[in-house]
Amino acid sequence: MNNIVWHSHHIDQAARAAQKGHKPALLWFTGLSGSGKSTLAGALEAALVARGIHTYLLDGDNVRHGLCSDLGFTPSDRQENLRRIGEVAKLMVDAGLVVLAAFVSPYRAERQAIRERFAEGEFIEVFVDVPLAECEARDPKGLYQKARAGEIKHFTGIDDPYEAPAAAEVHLQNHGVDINTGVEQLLAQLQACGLLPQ
Ligand SMILES: Nc1ncnc2c1ncn2[C@@H]1O[C@H](COP(=O)(O)OS(=O)(=O)O)[C@@H](OP(=O)(O)O)[C@H]1O
Ligand SMILES: Nc1ncnc2c1ncn2[C@@H]1O[C@H](COP(=O)(O)OP(=O)(O)O)[C@@H](O)[C@H]1O
Repeated sequence: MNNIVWHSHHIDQAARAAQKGHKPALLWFTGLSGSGKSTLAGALEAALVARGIHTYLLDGDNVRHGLCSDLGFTPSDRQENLRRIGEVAKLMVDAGLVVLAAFVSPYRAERQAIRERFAEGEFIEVFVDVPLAECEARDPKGLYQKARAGEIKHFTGIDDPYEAPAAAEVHLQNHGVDINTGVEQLLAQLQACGLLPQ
């Protein structure tokens, strides 16, 4: 980038985190449509807010109504979608927040690219692992049915791949269990990595 020089300001991420009284982080929920990313992220956010943590929840469906409303679901559109979200999340983490991001984010390379934008320990990948058949049975928005009928192209799990994380910080089996089980597992992980007091 020519003729553009980074300007370091006096108030930095550490100062903002000190003001908030906790570490910032990005909790990245990835999984098939219908796996429960939004439900889990929303329930965890409520639990964090109740503990005095400053949060923001970025959700796939919502972001695609505004910031990314020009993008579809081809591989290059998904790549751009996730690049933008990664940059927004980076600003929010810089602001001192615990950011929860719930996106299908099906490709390993894009998730890795976002991870690399963050300091060690700041990016926590949460794999919401639910078999495709179960997601398809839930189908709360009727999208799997449309994808099977050929009315939606590039649908993750049907005619577009989902590359499961190999080493996510948190691996949640979100089927056959109450949503609170996942929230408890996440809170325990956040305690273990020093984001929440023991
Ligand atoms: N082709 C295709 N593939 C997957 N998902 C689709 C598609 N078309 C629409 N939808 C709906 O859009 C939501 C996924 O958007 P994301 O921004 O999370 O996708 S991605 O990370 O860029 O892959 C996803 O939301 P969730 O069900 O909440 O995951 C779907 O409701
Ligand atoms: N542990 C669970 N067991 C059964 N159903 C669940 C569970 N978690 C979420 N759901 C349901 O699955 C559906 C999809 O959840 P949602 O959070 O919208 O998923 P995603 O954001 O991954 O698309 C919703 O109807 C939700 O109530």
